[in-house]
Amino acid sequence: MTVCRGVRGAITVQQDTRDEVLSATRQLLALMIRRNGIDAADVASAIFTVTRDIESEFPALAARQLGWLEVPLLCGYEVSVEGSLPRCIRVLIHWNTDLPQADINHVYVRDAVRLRPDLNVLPPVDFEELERWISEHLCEDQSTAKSFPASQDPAAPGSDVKGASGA
Ligand SMILES: O=C(O)C(=O)C[C@]1(C(=O)O)C=C[C@@H](O)C=C1
Repeated sequence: MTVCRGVRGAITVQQDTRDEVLSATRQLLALMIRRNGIDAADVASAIFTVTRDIESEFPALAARQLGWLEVPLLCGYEVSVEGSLPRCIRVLIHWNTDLPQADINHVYVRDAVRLRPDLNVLPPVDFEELERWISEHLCEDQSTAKSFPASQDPAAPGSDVKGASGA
């Protein structure tokens, strides 16, 4: 019977840069997709959180870059508990599947492995091969280029928005 299951993932970045946030989120999603055999058509929605020290980009953009153009996506802030792991991107994917909850593979990588050591059963990853898979699955659609319209892009020529966060 097909039901909606949650698939969790988390990854950290060394610095809050747009490239790092997008690249780390693409890696995290690619690992989750491949470990579980997730097809975008079966994804009901995905929720991302970032710790408050991440503000350079919406991780949802990385999902669109991988072709999740019709999946409803949402980003928000993680609860700022004192002493918790910094620069962390978390995701919860709602996936329609026949698999029982016990067979879902959650993915915690880099420093995020310490968040749920009980769920950390990821086999060794060949990151060069993973990056090749990601490049083969990159979507060239316009909606993946920017996380906000050009008219609100502070970097766009002629923009009257100064220092906007893009939110
Ligand atoms: O799984 C994680 O990412 C955690 O940090 C663990 C945990 C939890 O206590 O279960 C804590 C905070 C997150 O919002 C989600 C789950």
